[in-house]
Amino acid sequence: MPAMLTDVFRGHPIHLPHSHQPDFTSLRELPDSYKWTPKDDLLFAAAPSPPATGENIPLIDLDHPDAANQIGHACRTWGAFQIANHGVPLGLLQDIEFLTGSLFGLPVQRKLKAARSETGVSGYGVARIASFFNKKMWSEGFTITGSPLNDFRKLWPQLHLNYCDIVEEYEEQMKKLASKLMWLALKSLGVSEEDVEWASLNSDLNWAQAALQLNHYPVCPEPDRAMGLAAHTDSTLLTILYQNNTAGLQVSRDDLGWVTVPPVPGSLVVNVGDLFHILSNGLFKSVLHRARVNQTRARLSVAFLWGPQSDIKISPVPKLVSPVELPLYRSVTWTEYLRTKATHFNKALSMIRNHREE
Ligand SMILES: C=C1C[C@]23C[C@H]1CC[C@H]2[C@@]12CCC[C@@](C)(C(=O)O1)[C@H]2[C@@H]3C(=O)O
Ligand SMILES: O=C(O)CCC(=O)C(=O)O
Ligand SMILES: [Fe+2]
Repeated sequence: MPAMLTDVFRGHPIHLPHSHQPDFTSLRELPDSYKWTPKDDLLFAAAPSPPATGENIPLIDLDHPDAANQIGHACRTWGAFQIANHGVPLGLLQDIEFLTGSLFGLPVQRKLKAARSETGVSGYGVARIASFFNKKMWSEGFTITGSPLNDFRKLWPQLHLNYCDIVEEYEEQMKKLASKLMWLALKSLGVSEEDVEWASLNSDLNWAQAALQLNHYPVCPEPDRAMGLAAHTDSTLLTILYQNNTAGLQVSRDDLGWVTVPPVPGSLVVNVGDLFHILSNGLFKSVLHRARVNQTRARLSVAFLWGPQSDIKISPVPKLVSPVELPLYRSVTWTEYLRTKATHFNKALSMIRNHREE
């Protein structure tokens, strides 16, 4: 039995004060522990947003004959794009948004019955990366790995089976979409299925696994001083993100700073994660992103964090490595990478980088 996502943090417990989560709705003023300054996050003020140029991540129509090249280009320049005509039924997007809203709308005491344990991955709580910052983030999350049945039973004693069906259907659709997107991107680099055998399209996707992260960013009394989710890259191959009709997601580009990704109803945002950056030998950028909050509308998002089975070694595709140079990265499994990230956060990538001998 390969190690599963559920077990990755067993040796990396974090002590996050879930039970001190405020009842956001009752706060009229932003407590000091939520006031971020550039000292708390070097990236906090890194940018004019929105940028003067109006440039943004592309919206790509998956039915367009040139979609593969457009995706490849977006992965190289931004590490992110939005997609339309993705084939995921609109009703299912509405269902998962409703489920997410209903979960975070439960009384705090009920949500805490499904609190994430210190060594676990699944359950209710603040984002794992919170342990790297002095200030608190203005958000709450719920992570699902494997079956949500046990947690959902505690949250919704009556309706849990319906909600489990929605999650299962959503993950099924996301799995298919994610591998389709990965192959469109790889094919734009001239990489074919023989080059990455473990990810072959015929192998019924059993080589993949995923986590689903539900996020809630409540209305905030002082949004300019608060941070919804601090800047990070995802430790995935790809992340597919659904956001409700409220802006907040920002992606960073070295030359433009923070750019707000506008919600486009019915579309999905795709992020390149660190593992895809490694696989592409650095050609695809894993996008630095964060979530801001606002004073008038609660924001919901659903991230499908997708990667390989835990025992698969990920290394740069040989075809993309110059014959006279080392691959940019050593090989790692997803589990190894998540553990490196749990200890070293944004330095994880540089820790597995091969340095050229000079
Ligand atoms: C499979 C994953 C990917 C995780 C860890 C684990 C389960 C939860 C994911 C997130 C979701 C929220 C942002 C993030 C940065 C976090 O704190 O938890 C993600 C992290 C990562 O991409 O590194
Ligand atoms: O809420 C968002 O838009 C971003 C969420 C995110 O980055 C994550 O869950 O990894
Ligand atoms: Fe993310």
